[in-house]
Amino acid sequence: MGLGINGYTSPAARKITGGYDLPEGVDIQGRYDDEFAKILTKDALLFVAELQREFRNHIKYAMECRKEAKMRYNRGGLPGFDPATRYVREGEWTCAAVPPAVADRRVEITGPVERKMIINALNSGAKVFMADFEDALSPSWENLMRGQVNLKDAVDGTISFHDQARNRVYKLNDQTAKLFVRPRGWHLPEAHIFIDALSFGREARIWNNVFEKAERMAGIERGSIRATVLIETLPAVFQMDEILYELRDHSVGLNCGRWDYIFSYVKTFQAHPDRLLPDRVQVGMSQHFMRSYSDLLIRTCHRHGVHAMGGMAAQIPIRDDPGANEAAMELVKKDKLREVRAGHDGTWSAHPGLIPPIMEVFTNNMGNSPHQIHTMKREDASTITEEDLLQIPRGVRTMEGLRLNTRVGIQYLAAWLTGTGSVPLYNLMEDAATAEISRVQNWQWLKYGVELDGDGFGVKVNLDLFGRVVEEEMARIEKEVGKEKFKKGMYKEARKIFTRQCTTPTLDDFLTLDAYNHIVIHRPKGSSRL
Ligand SMILES: CC(=O)SCCNC(=O)CCNC(=O)[C@H](O)C(C)(C)COP(=O)(O)OP(=O)(O)OC[C@H]1O[C@@H](n2cnc3c(N)ncnc32)[C@H](O)[C@@H]1OP(=O)(O)O
Ligand SMILES: O=CC(=O)O
Ligand SMILES: [Mg+2]
Repeated sequence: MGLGINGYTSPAARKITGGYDLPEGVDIQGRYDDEFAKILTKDALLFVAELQREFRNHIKYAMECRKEAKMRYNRGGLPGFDPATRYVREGEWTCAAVPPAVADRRVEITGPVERKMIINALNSGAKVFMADFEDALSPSWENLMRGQVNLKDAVDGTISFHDQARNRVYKLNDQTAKLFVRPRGWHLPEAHIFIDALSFGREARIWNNVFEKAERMAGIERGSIRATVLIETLPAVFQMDEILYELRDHSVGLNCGRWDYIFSYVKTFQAHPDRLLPDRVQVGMSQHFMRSYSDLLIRTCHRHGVHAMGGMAAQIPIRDDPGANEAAMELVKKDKLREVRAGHDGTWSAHPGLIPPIMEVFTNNMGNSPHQIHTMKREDASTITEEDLLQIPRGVRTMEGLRLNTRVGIQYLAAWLTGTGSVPLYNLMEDAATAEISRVQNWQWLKYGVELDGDGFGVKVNLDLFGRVVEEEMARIEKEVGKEKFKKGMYKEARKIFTRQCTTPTLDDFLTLDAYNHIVIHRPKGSSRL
C-alpha cells in the first residue's frame, strides 16, 4: 500500500478532518463513510503510518532496483541465478514449521472481496479462501474500503448479505475455509490515503521486517503472521530460495502465479525480438519453461519444509452447454492432476463449482496426507538450468490470437473501469493478470511487426492492421453484449486506453497503473462527510 504520511505527532495532536479522525500528517482523500471510519480508526492509521515511515525508503529503493534490472534486460541481459547467494540456494536450512491450522491447503478458492462472494467462498468447501485485493479487484476507493469492511465482518463471524432481487440471505456456515488475504503489490500505489509508497530476495527481507514490526506493535507472537509468496515474475524464479530464506520464520510457501508469470516473460524480454510468444492460448503449463518453473518451485519449497502451491486453471463452469462444460471440467482436472503428480500440495480454484472435481483429484492422489512436503522431494528438479527456465515457448501466431487479445483486453478493461476486477469472458476467468498477457502480447507483436503465419494468412502486424482489428472487434463486442449495455458501459474508454497501451513505443509497466487514473475520485479538499 502507499500512504502519504509526513512526520509524526503525539496522540494528543491528532485531529478530526473531513469526518475521519486523523493522526497528524495523515490525509485521506477518499469519500467519508461511517463504515469506512470503523476501519480507518486513529489507532489503525497510526499503526500503518508507523510501518510506512519505517519502510518507505526501503520500498522506494526496492522499486529503483526493479527499474535497474529492467534496464539490464532491455540492454540484452538475461535474468539468472545470483552467484552471490549460492550459499543460500545450496545451504541446508528449513522454514518454521507449517502451522497445523493451515497444513491442509489442497484446494484454495480465490475471489474479489465482494460481500456475497466472500460468504460464498468461505462456505465453498475449500480449505482456504484467498480474498484478493490484487488481480481480481478494481481498486476504487469504494471497492477497497467495502472490501476491508466485509473482511472485518467475516473475521468477526457476523458477515451476512441480503440479495433483495432473489430474496435470499447469505450467512456463514458453521465450517468455513481459513481466510487468507492478498494485498496488492508495492508497485501499485494508493491514491486516496497519502503514503508514498532489488532483488526479490531483498524485497522479501523488507516484507519480513514489516511482519516483525507489525507483530511487535500488535503484541502478538513472532511468526504469527504467515505469508505465501506468489512467484509471478520471471526474475523471481531465480530467487525462490532467497525469498524463502528471508521469510523463513513467516513463510507458508510459494505459489505458481502462472498468468502474471507469462506476462512477466514478455515484459522482461520486451527488447528481445528473438523471444516472441505464440498465441496466448498456447502458452500453457506444458511449455518447457512453465513446467520447469513449477518443478523447481516444488523442489525449492519442499527442501525448505513449506507448501508448493499450484496455480489457477482459467476454465470456469459453463451453465448453458453441458458438452462444453464437461470439456472444461476435464481440462481443469487434467491441469490439477499434473500439479498433484508433480508434487504440488494444493492449488487454486476460481469458482465454487470447481472445488469438488479439484478436491477429488488432490484427494485421490494425496489420500489423507495434508500435503506432500516430505514425500515429493523432486530432487530430479535440481538439474533445472537457467536455459530451461528461459526456453522460448513453442507455437504459432494467428490473426485469431490478435483478435482475441483485443476483444478480451477491451472487455476486461471496460469491466475494470466500472468496478469489476474479474469477469467471465468466452467461458474463461479473466482478471488483471490474464488481461496483461493480451495487452503485452499485442504490444510485442506490433513492436516487432510479427508475421501471423499460424492460420495461413501470413500478414504482418502493423498499425493499420491493428486499427482495423480494433474497429472490427469493437463491432463484435457491441453485437455480443447488446447495444444498450455497450452504450452504457465504458467500452469506448477501454478501447482508448487499450489501444494506446498496445501501440506506445515504450511498454507501460502495468495496464492498471494508467487505468487507475480513471477510477480515482478525490473528495474536494476541506469537505466533510460528503
Ligand atoms: C491470475 C489470478 O490472480 S487468479 C486469482 C484472481 N482471480 C480470481 O480470483 C477470479 C475469481 N472468480 C470470479 O471472480 C468469478 O468466478 C468469475 C468472474 C470468473 C465468474 O463469475 P460469475 O460469472 O458470477 O460466476 P457464476 O455466475 O457461475 O457464479 C455462480 C455463483 O458462484 C459464486 N462465485 C463465483 N465465483 C466465485 C468465487 N471465486 N468466490 C466466491 N463465490 C463465487 C457467484 O457469486 C454465484 O453465487 P450465487 O449463486 O450465490 O449468486
Ligand atoms: O496471481 C496469479 C497469477 O497467476 O497471476
Ligand atoms: Mg497475479
